[in-house]
Amino acid sequence: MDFLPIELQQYVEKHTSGEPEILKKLNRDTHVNVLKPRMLSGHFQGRLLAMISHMLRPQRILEIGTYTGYSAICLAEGLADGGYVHTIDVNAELEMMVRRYFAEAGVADKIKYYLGPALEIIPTLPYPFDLVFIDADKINNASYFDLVLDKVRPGGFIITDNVLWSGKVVAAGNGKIDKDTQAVLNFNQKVQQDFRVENILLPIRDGLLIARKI
Ligand SMILES: C[S@@+](CC[C@H](N)C(=O)[O-])C[C@H]1O[C@@H](n2cnc3c(N)ncnc32)[C@H](O)[C@@H]1O
Repeated sequence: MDFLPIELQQYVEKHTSGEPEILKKLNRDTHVNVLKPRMLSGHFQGRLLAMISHMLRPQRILEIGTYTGYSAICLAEGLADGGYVHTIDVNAELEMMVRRYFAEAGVADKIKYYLGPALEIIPTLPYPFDLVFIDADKINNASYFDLVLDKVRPGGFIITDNVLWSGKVVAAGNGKIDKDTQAVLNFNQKVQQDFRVENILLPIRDGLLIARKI
């Protein structure tokens, strides 16, 4: 679903820094060779994640949902010296591709990549986190949020992707609500009511919910 008219979207992208060559290659490779390429953050959202990372200069980032590694590479761009992105994915089939692209992008030594269910891996990771990017199975968004909030430093950020769920969050009243849509609705409501964070929902791509820990 496009949230902006196509001409405006094209104008926005024309006035956003270009996609680095290695990410163009990874984007193409994912679209040709990997199932569900729409899951990849892509040029515009990728530049936003890189920009946020540059603004924060984080020491420690947690990403839940590596997929082919696109957003992890973007997030690594703004790391402080000696900083790391810790990224988790349950899909071991993509491991070789992901590691190859981390190496080609020159960020292999800044990214720690874990394979397995995020709910099991997160409790084993070092913290505090300056920034967390939640972008995995939507049904677990609330569990991830609860699990990481205590591990985010005060003033740190949790960004959650796909919170507009292709517009289904507002179309949901028109019929039967599927379980993923219900999970996204519950999650958005939960964050909105959580006094431990300030939050803003950005209507970018499929929706990014940014929460700042107070
Ligand atoms: C939307 S994709 C991530 C896209 C990536 N962040 C990007 O922007 O390029 C979601 C990923 O979450 C992973 N995933 C799903 N359930 C998971 C779980 N329980 N633990 C860890 N990863 C999971 C999937 O295997 C998939 O690769």
